[in-house]
Amino acid sequence: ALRVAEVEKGKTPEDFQQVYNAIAKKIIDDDEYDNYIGYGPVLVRLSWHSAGTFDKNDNSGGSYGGTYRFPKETNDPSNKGLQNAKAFLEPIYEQFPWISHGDLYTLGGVTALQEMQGPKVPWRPGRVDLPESATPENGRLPDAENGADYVRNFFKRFGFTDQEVVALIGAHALGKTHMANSGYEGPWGAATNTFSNEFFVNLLNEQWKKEKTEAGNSQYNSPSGFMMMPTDFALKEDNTYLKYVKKYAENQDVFFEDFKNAYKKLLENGIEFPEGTPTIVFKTLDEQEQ
Ligand code: HEM
Ligand SMILES: O=C1CCNc2c1cnc1ccccc21
Repeated sequence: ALRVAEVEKGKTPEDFQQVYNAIAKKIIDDDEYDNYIGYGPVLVRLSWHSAGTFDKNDNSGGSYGGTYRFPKETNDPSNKGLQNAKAFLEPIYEQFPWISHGDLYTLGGVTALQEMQGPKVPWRPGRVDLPESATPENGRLPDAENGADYVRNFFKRFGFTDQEVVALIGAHALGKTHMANSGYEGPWGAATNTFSNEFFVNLLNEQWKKEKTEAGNSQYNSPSGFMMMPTDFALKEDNTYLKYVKKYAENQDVFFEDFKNAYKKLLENGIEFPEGTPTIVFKTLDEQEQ
């Protein structure tokens, strides 16, 4: 079904900047989360998972209807750990009850990314809450125990190119894996709450050893404490993906530009934004007086 954006009644870009600021300030206040990594990475992951159910073949799923708020989707095993991001956003929703859940989940990711020194991602409002009946079935999100062919095929459902896929997975510069959530663990050490091209630099420069986790998954570990999941590692095993991995490891500006475009496409996939829908480039807290 077609998803047409309808901006929340009477709301202006300034209203959405106020939501951005509330989320950004809460990220600063709740800095102890996940051993002081903070909520930034898990908010980015929530925005991706809210959009990652999209299927271009029937235009189902995706960020528009905000169906992550319903138990069936919240409890999808692929979404384990995202309850923390959901709980983080609940008081924001109470403060701004006029916002749709689809707009809230995507805005949470854009705010987190920009406050972690990532690129400015132009964002458009107007996602409209759909009823529980519109919640997609579980199992639409990717499984990390796979190689390059799986990754390429998986992202066909979104209409993404190889370049867009590599750029998007570069979000794994942020945060970490947690054994209780996904059966992977690490990386250890340095808090990864600043957006950069380090995922690609690590992938190319570290020495990797394939090991089994206690959950029976495979992961690649490096002596300096980094890790890669099989779908991460696949990006250097596939010649086409490897071309982009090298490009992004060599030039962070090019990575930021490509990530911004691919992330915007992910968050807006399947939505028709009518003429006159505002495109908002949010100011970071640093860029505002406060
Ligand atoms: C092949 C595609 C992908 C797979 C299989 C995958 C899988 C995973 C898994 C298993 C985790 C660990 C979750 C946990 O244990 O807490 C994770 C974390 C994460 N993913 Fe992905 N992911 C993929 C693509 C993406 C994309 C496209 C984005 C965003 C644009 C993204 C953003 C993140 C972030 C920010 C984290 C860290 C979360 C945290 O620190 O709590 N991932 N991913
Ligand atoms: O190399 C890194 C940097 C820190 N975070 C991650 C890396 C590699 N793979 C990941 C996979 C999921 C979440 C975080 C990471």
